[in-house]
Amino acid sequence: MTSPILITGAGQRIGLALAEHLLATGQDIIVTYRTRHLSIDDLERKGATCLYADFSQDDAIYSFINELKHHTTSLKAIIHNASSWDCEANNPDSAALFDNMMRIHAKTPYLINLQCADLLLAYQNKNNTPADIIHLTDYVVETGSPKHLAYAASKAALHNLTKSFAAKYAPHIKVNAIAPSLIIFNDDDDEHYRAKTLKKSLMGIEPGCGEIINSVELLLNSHYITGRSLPVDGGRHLK
Ligand SMILES: NC(=O)C1=CN([C@@H]2O[C@H](COP(=O)(O)OP(=O)(O)OC[C@H]3O[C@@H](n4cnc5c(N)ncnc54)[C@H](OP(=O)(O)O)[C@@H]3O)[C@@H](O)[C@H]2O)C=CC1
Ligand SMILES: Nc1nc2c(c(=O)[nH]1)N=C([C@H](O)[C@@H](O)CO)CN2
Repeated sequence: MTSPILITGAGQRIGLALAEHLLATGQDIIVTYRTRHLSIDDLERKGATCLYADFSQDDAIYSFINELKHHTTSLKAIIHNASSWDCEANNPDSAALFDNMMRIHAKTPYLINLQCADLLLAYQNKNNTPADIIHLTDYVVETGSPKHLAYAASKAALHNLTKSFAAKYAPHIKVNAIAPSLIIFNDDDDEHYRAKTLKKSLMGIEPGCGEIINSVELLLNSHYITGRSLPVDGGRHLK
């Protein structure tokens, strides 16, 4: 196996699209899943290494890291995609929501980046080219969100970690973020919400996962971009 790319939360939607794209290019991948969607069986058939990981407890994060190191001695890249778009309206226990948002969006990438730097450096040393860390953040890092306060704050923490890890790991590892606005709706998004959301950007479309795939490829193919956040938001900042 050449040095794989790790994608967290790849059982569905953007993470799954990234996994399928990278496999199709011949890239070895390791993915994490929490729910065993049928997609995981398909990824395994296509040669992916699929590891169960529920990052809702600190111990589980460390257990995953330990399990990962039994499967590879190097990593070309880590893509932190796993995420929970949870909100205050659905969580009367605000303290638990805040902790959960911070754990999945900031603590999990923080611990994996610290504990797996050796795997990324092994790739760089073997190939004489920098490895990559890519954080999936969110447009709301810049604006906040009155309906997803803890979610937005945790993504802002991940945005800040992008800059810290870029400075800590250069020049052997590049660290960047992708900050999307609407990429794909959820199945339970109603017509009113969809129409309202489409109006929030200049482009006014649901672009689909290909926009994130293109952004990941741009960052993986760069030897110079680091410590930056790639906005993928249809011009929402100008509405
Ligand atoms: N979709 C969009 O339009 C936008 C997406 N983004 C960001 O892009 C990334 C991908 O988005 P999207 O594909 O919609 O993400 P999803 O909401 O589909 O979540 C991705 C995966 O994260 C997993 N996950 C959630 N909580 C945990 C946990 N505690 N431990 C382990 N895995 C967990 C889920 O597992 P399970 O399958 O078990 O639920 C899911 O498969 C995310 O970081 C998101 O915040 C940002 C802006 C817009
Ligand atoms: N983990 C997730 N994060 C986000 C999602 C999602 O489905 N899962 N969706 C959004 C919205 O598309 C938002 O960008 C536009 O309303 C944000 N984050």
